[in-house]
Amino acid sequence: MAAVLEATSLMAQDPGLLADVLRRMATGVGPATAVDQAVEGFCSILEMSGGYMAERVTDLRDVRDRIVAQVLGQKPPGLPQMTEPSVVVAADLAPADTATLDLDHVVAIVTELGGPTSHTAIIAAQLDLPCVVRTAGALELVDGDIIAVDAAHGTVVKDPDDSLREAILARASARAALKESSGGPGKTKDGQAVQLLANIGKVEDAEKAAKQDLEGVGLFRTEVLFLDSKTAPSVETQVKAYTKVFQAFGDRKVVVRTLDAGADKPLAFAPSDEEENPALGVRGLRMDRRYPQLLDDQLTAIAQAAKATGAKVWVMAPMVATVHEAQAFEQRVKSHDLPVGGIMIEVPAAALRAPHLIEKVDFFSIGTNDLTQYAMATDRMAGELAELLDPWQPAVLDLIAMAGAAGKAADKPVGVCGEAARDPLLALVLVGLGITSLSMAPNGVPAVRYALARTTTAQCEELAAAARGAIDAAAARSAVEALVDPEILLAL
Ligand SMILES: C=C(OP(=O)(O)O)C(=O)O
Ligand SMILES: [Mg+2]
Repeated sequence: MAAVLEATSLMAQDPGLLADVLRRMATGVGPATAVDQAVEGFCSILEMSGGYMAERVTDLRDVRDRIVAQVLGQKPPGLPQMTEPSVVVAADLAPADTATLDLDHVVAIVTELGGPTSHTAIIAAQLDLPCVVRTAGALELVDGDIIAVDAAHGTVVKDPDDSLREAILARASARAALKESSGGPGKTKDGQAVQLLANIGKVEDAEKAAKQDLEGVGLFRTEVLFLDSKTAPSVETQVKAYTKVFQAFGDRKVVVRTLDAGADKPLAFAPSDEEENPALGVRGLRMDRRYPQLLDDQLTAIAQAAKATGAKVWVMAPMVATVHEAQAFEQRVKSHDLPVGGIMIEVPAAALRAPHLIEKVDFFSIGTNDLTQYAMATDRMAGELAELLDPWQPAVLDLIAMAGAAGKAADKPVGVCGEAARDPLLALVLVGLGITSLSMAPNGVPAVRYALARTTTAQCEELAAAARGAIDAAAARSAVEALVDPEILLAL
């Protein structure tokens, strides 16, 4: 850590950079703009050099942000030290900031930007931290303000009165009671099994999730382990991390997703070019075109850890769009002696061609976060378009139905591992669309289990038909609310 910070501070003192800034200021450009322009000039040169040099661009931009903050008399970026229970309020948080939060003091997160499927929200759910994104006026809050953060309803209230405080505490204890009242494997009222699984990122998440009443891991986001790594993790480093995760889950299934780098999850060791539309660029499995060694090393490490622990390991690739990609990935998985290979369905093309793709792989796992962003042509970070970026959108449900039907016809499992799985009402719809497992932040499991236990498979199918028959996301949800067992609504 010290070495990284030292290298960063040397960048800030670079004489070439200083000379460039001074030259620009001499032409009348203001100091903050001069720093920004000079740093961007250096970044382009580094990016053209590629490899290690290109990886320094992120650090250099961090230096820029710090200098610009100083010049403008603003607070430097990054999270301040905390000494008492605090709510972190920010414009938005970088994944690395969220992943390194001081959990002894942070009790909730509020951001002005971002969306419900942005990584801030996902990692917060993973850490079991209440999080409300897209809060207008959040940045007007100041240190010392008392706020009530209600993540279930997405509200933030300054100076909550006694009745609101009591209502929040009462709901928290009602949910805790619900948690205690349900347990065991997920199943519908008529006994159809629906596996309830955890989404995990870091080893600590895995160890925490493994202690809970759930059936394994449906999504191990391996890139979260390496968000801070400047260089590609060695096979040895990876084996150590995977071994800990597999050991924690014993004989329960663990679905490992290969690195999903790029777009909203940049990794310094797998840089992409400056792309106009990174979400549509080289990300996920597409990185394999550029850095094939990364996937081979990762599969080697997963196979070694699986062998050492005897764990039930399934492997899947993110961002698959074509039959050819699915087939090539499956062959790579099998060539490493890993017995079960699958793909994520998060690109609409893959859902549309699901019957062809399922022939090549052992299972599907639907990533509703990306599937929604691509189906609705709405950036998952764009909170302003929240009503479009909603997995209840009937168009998204139609795509899920295609993947579910293809799995059913081929008698292969189809899970959902996007945030949609954590919404108890939507979970029922998903089961009605043929989904066989639901993977989510572990704290979501009890409510989903409770909803499933009160609904038959036939009812789930009826709910799915009603949702698909609606004209938009809000109507789909209302249609389901009108049909579902009212007890479920009380527990939400
Ligand atoms: C589960 C998904 O993957 P991620 O959120 O990590 O992109 C998804 O896209 O739904
Ligand atoms: Mg995704």
